[in-house]
Amino acid sequence: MTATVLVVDDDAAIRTVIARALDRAGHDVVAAGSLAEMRRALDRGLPDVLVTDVVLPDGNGLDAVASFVRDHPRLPVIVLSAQNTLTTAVRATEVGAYDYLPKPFDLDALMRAVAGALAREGGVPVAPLGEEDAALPLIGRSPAMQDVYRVIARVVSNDLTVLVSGESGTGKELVARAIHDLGPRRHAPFVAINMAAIPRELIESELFGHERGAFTGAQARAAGRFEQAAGGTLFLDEIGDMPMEAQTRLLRVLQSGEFTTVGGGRTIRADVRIVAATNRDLTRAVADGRFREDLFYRLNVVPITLPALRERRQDVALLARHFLDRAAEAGLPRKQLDAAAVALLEAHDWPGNVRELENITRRMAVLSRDRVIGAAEVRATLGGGSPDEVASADIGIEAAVDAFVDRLAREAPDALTNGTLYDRVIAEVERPLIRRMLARNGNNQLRTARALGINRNTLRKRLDTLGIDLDPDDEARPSGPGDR
Ligand SMILES: Nc1ncnc2c1ncn2[C@@H]1O[C@H](COP(=O)(O)OP(=O)(O)OP(=O)(O)O)[C@@H](O)[C@H]1O
Repeated sequence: MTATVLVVDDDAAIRTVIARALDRAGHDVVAAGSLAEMRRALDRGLPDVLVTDVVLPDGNGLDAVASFVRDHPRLPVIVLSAQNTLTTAVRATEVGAYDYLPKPFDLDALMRAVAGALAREGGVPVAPLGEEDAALPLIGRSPAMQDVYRVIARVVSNDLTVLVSGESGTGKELVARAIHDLGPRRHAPFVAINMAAIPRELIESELFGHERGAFTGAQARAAGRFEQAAGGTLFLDEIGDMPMEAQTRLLRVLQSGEFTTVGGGRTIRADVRIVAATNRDLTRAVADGRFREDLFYRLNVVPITLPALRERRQDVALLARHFLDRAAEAGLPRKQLDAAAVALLEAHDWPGNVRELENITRRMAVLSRDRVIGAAEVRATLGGGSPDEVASADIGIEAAVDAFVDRLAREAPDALTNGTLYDRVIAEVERPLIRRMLARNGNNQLRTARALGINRNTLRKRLDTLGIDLDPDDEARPSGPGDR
């Protein structure tokens, strides 16, 4: 079908490239280089599709799109933008754009978007404009992150259940928070619960709450996370670690939309948006019978897979600078990275992903004596181990434990009185430590145990108790003479 497409971009080369491709596809093209030209073109006649850039010489294309979509809700708009941030993706969706393509864009993708826009039926519902430009929670402009932003933008204004997967430290919780903060539930609580950090026998009462006397030690009724998150978002972290019985119960709640408190029979409507996260391959857990298939499908309505940092090395410099800025805002001396330092950071494999980069950067902000951090400092910090560095790591752990206890006090005040605190804090520290050392030692248990200074059986027991799964393929891999 021949259509008229209005293309708005101040870059003449881009206009020409798009016009040629549209022409080849048999469409008529009207081109405009500014908002004023766009308005004049619209006055002459409405196109079938509008393709527009965001930053134009005489104003913001998105604002123009917002009023255009209000007046012509059935006309599809495709937004192109070089400001490849989550905010732009979300705002493009909010103003009612049919699609959003980050620049540099793939011409085929644009042609597919135009074809899709022409083929669709009915108009796009126009969502209200956000009252303020949200802060940028997620840093990264790589294509892999752009894909993530596009999915986030599509889910912020509805209640679909989202399953975020990705290695530890890739930003799964940050994605969950962004979905909450950018959507209509943002004025209600965001409540997180980490399945791996809670003793198995307490998970159901933590989730659904309990009545007085429901079990030994339950001296008063307590609201569970579902109740605390009412009207808001419930983030179920490390969902793969959820025990089977709790999985069955959660599934029932998701199906019926209500839950019952432990030991009480009080039934409460579950008014929460669920975002779950996992750093394991849940399909494998399903195949192994460790995770309910029906629950998996209930949670995996919208999957978001976060790339490992090593799969988006082009974001490393951006992230490192962001963390240095944050350190400076927190009162540490302002530091910069020289080119060799950036190159080394980009070449590193980042088994701990963005969290590791954040810690390394903060450590360098504290330790480096010069204003400009060079390759030698990066090498020393990545290698780790000098007494200075160990001392600074101690400060980090102290702050982390403080933050963890503060969070518990806010989110699960019971935990400070019900005798579980010691186990929770130790698990919180032990789990990342063991995971980190396993990753460093190629999942070899003997080497990991040696590195940790514990015996192998103790390590096995801890893996079991903490619910840390070893990839069986990795375990089977021979890892050097004398290691096994
Ligand atoms: N894209 C990003 N931009 C800025 N900061 C990020 C990004 N991704 C992660 N971070 C930071 O890295 C740290 C780890 O992120 P987060 O806790 O969300 O990871 P996670 O995937 O949930 O980890 P885990 O699986 O271990 O719980 C946080 O301090 C977070 O702010």
